[in-house]
Order: sequence, then structure tokens, then C-alpha cells
Amino acid sequence: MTQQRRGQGPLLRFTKMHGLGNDFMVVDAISQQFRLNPEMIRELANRNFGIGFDQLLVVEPPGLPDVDFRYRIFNADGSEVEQCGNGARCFARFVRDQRLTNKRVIRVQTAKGIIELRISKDGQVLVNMGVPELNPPAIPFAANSEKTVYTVDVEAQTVELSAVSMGNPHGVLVVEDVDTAPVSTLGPLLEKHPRFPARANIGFLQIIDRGHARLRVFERGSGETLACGSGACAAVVAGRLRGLLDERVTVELRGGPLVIEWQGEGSPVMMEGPATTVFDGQLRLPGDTPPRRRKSSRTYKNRA
Ligand SMILES: N[C@@H](CCC[C@H](N)C(=O)O)C(=O)O
Repeated sequence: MTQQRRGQGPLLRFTKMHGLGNDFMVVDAISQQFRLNPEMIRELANRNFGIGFDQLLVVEPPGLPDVDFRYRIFNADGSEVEQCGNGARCFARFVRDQRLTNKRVIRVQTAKGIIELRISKDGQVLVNMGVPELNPPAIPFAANSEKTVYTVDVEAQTVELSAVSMGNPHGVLVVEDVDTAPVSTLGPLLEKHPRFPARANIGFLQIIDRGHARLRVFERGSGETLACGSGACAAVVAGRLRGLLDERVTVELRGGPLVIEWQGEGSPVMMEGPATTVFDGQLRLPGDTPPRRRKSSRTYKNRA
């Protein structure tokens, strides 16, 4: 990895946050101007040479009426994505703590639509994650017709998985025990499987009883994380469609529990959980020489 020269560019204020150990660098792009490209994001995400995070969250002014903010999400590999459940809760807490709003119900524009965040008095955040998408081309997932369970050939084996979009693509496998599930081997193979043309987050779901489950997620663009909010929503949708779970489920992730509620097809998925601030910081970005343009690299520039 090439390390960028530091100490010449503008100072960037950021906040380090996490939702059940899924950690974020959160940046206010309303009151400061900066440029980040995928290579810089990868460097900042690096846990040894950078700040270290699973996702970068960027808070922008809204581009639509009746919306409070625009929310952009970048994985540790620099790719921009559509949805992040744990990030949405941290986003809500960040805009309140930074006094960017005093509302308790916040409407946020994401790359896949509008989500609503509700901050309760005890600091928990309730997120309306929207209606899950099960139609294969919209996920996107390659299949001739919509099914609850698909068989997928991966190397020498065949696995069964459900495919769900929560704004971002998920594959969900039901396993006996998450502790012994092949997360680190099957996870990366399925993340990049040709049947998921936009790659996917891969969840390994263990059913404890109809109201309790355990989950580990190998995230697209970040690897296994301690928790994945959209993954927990997708897992409950998959578990409900397979007739294994009730409407309200506590999902135990490696970093702690989330409560997920889904009334069934056509209804939005509700997610409730904590959002934690770790520290505020500032760093000097590399000098103002614009990053070398590469064919595949997109430059992030805020619109403020
Ligand atoms: N950690 C997130 C999901 C972040 C995006 C994901 N890796 C993707 O590429 O879709 C969550 O809490 O939902």
C-alpha cells in the first residue's frame, strides 16, 4: 500500500463512532470542504497506518425537499454503497451531538431512497430500514425466478441461501452454529460470487428460537465485522420467509444485540439498537495536489 504524504492539506474534523462494534469515521461535509478518493479512504480505514474503520459515513445537505440530510457510505475498500444500518443509528446521534439538527425524528436521503431515524430518550435509535426487495434482478442476484431459498455452487460445494436487498445486497445462509460456521472461507467466495453481480454481504444465521437468533456477517468491501445492521434485517426477513422466526426478533451479533421487527411482505423492517461515540479527532489530509486520476477511481467531493 502506498502511503500518502500527510501534513500539507486542510484539517479534517471527524468523529469515531460505533454501533455494536461496527465502527465508523463520521465526517460533517456541511460545514467543511474536502476531497477523498477511494485510495485515501482505504488508507484512512487501515487499522495500522490510518484511523481504522469498517465504513466512512459522510453527512451532506439534502438534495430533496422534506428531507433533513443526505447520507453517503463508503466501505473500507473505498467503494460507495447504498445502505448501512448501524451507520444510520450513528448518523442520527452524530447530527444531534454536532447540533446540525435538534429533531428527534430525522429523514435521511440515501443512495437507495429515504430512511427515517428516531432517537429515543434512552439514547437508542429506531430506524425504518424500508421494505426489503426480493425480486432477483433488483437485489441484484442471478436467478430465473424469485424463490425463498436458492442453491448456489461455490467451488466444490453447493450451498443454500436466501437473497434479500435492504437497499444493499445480502445472501443469508442458515447454519447450525455461528461459532463454527465457515465465515472466513465461504464469506469471501460468496461475496464475489458471479450470481451477485454487485457483490454481496453474506450472513450466517443460527436460529435459537422463534424470537432469538445469532448472526455473523462477512461484509462486502469490509470483511467480517462485529455487527451488521442491514445484515440483521436481511437475516430476519430470510428467517421469516422460511417460517423459522416470529415478527419481533433479538439478533445477537458478535458486538451485541439488535431488535428487528418485520410484519411481512410489503412492510418495512424496523431496527432498534445503540449508537456510541468513541472520540472526536482531526487529521491533516495529504497536500492539495489533486490525486492522480485513475480510470476506475472516483473522487469524492462534497457539495457544500
Ligand atoms: N455495516 C453495515 C453495512 C455496510 C455496507 C455493506 N458493507 C455493503 O457493502 O453493502 C450495516 O450495519 O448495515
